[in-house]
Amino acid sequence: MQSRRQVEETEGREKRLLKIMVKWNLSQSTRSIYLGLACLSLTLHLLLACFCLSVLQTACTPPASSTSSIPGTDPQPRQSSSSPAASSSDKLPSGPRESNTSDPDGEESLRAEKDEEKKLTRPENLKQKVKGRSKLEELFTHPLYNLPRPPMQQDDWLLRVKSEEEEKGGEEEEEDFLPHDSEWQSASQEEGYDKITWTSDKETHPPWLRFHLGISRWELYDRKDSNLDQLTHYLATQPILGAVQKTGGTQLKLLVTFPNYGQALLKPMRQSREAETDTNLFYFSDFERHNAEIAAFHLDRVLGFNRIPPVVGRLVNVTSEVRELTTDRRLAKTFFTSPAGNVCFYGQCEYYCSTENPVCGRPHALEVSVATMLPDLSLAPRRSWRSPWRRSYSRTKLAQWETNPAYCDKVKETPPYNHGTRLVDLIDMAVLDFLMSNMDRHHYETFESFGNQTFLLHLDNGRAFGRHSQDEPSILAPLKQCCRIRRSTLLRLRLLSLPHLRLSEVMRESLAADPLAVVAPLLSEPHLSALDRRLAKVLKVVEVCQERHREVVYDDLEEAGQHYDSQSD
Ligand SMILES: Nc1ncnc2c1ncn2[C@@H]1O[C@H](COP(=O)(O)OP(=O)(O)OP(=O)(O)O)[C@@H](O)[C@H]1O
Ligand SMILES: [Mn+2]
Repeated sequence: MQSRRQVEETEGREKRLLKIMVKWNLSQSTRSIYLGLACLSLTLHLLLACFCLSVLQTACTPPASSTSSIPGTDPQPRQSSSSPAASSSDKLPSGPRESNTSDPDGEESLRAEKDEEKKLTRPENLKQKVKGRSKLEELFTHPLYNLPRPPMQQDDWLLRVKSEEEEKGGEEEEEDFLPHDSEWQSASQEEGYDKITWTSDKETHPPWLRFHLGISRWELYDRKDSNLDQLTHYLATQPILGAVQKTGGTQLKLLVTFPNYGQALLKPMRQSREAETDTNLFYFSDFERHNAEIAAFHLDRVLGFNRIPPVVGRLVNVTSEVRELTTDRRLAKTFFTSPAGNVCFYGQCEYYCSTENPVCGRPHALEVSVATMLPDLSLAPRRSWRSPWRRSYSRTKLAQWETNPAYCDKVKETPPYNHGTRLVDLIDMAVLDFLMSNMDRHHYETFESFGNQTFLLHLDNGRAFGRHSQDEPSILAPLKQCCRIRRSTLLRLRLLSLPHLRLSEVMRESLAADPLAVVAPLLSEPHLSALDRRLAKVLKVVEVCQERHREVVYDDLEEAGQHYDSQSD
């Protein structure tokens, strides 16, 4: 304001000066001197006016930060407040340019920003960040996640490559042998597919094949195997060459094929991550969630089970990666463009395969979960087991276990639950399901060649993580009714309940590695905190069991030659 008045005053003075000069009608010589002086004064005043105006303008420029606070005008993608990037910029001085009237070049504010940056990158702060990032690593380096396995025998591997001698020896064909090298050379090359050049050398195998060859009697994969990272990267990035509907089950899912003949199971996103399952829906009518499949894989790994085939998130183009290349006519004819201009399809299946429940791209991009396929059933047959704690899948009937508190006594006497680890395996699965609130575990599968001495596959987790505001105690029925738990499981659960590790935190960190985490966190915060709440409930159930019964803990660690303090009993 002050500067504007100055400019006005200057202009006025100039006009007055000119008027006076004309009135006086001075002689020629003195007139030219006065004229010269007037010009000089005019120039000086104009210069002064320009300077004042420029200062005034700078002082009125709004600080850059305030433009980004206008919704919809922020040129940068918004970061969640918990992300390190957002929190570090939050800490930068918020209005450095406000002091610009006394710091016209902004030097002071620049210096302040640099100081702040230095503060943020001080070794102790960096350490904190690294420490925050490494909770998962810290967990996985714990001895409970590195238990020794008994030495592997030949029949502890699901598959193996036949050696040349074995082939020459003319032994009888066994189902669990993969054909010898020569049979892996493809005679003709299908369009788009790679030429196969695999040999018995592991290095030549694609990640999906290495995964198949790594399946053992005790676990689906070795967490420490570097192939795991390669496999998830492979699933997330390989071009899709084929896409058909996968049969089996009740909801829409696709089987896709990659150039080197790897295959994966795709489940589409059908609802937002925030949507909670309608409380009036029965569990068997609930939508499947792609993020539940992804999060279940991470949870199973964090619990140290390694019984879920690796799953990764991905954005697919429903037009170029499904519609245009599918050979499945039943699928192709369900494609349409929605009134909003998005490309949608619904496929053919028992549940939600109708125009009213389409799966839609935006307009082409669709979030999906991509799960590694297990070896073909002709190579590695699986057995499907009905869970003793299966729900009735009827709106009116209750299952036996729901009405008979002594139900487990009967189960414990029935093969295969009367022998070996099958019962504690089932209880491990109940713990996993309770943590992620999965009520849909009607069956489970095992690899036939391992007989009853093997782990349980935790397939189909699409109905998990439906509700975070409620827990479902009935999922824990096997633990509550049998009062039995593996010692290694119990100790790992206790480890994950420690304040400096915390299940929710390691899960947040683990899920942040998924490619879809850049779109939105795979599990919302309420779902993450539900994990901690439910974990405390599991531990409470064990505590109550231990007050009432002896032999609650099944000591698998002693078998493995591990000796822990008796704090677990
Ligand atoms: N990663 C996998 N590799 C090979 N086969 C799989 C894999 N995941 C699932 N399957 C097989 O496909 C079948 C159907 O998959 P899934 O159970 O996920 O479908 P669904 O529609 O959710 O089934 P439901 O309606 O019974 O819950 C499973 O029973 C299983 O045998
Ligand atoms: Mn399912």
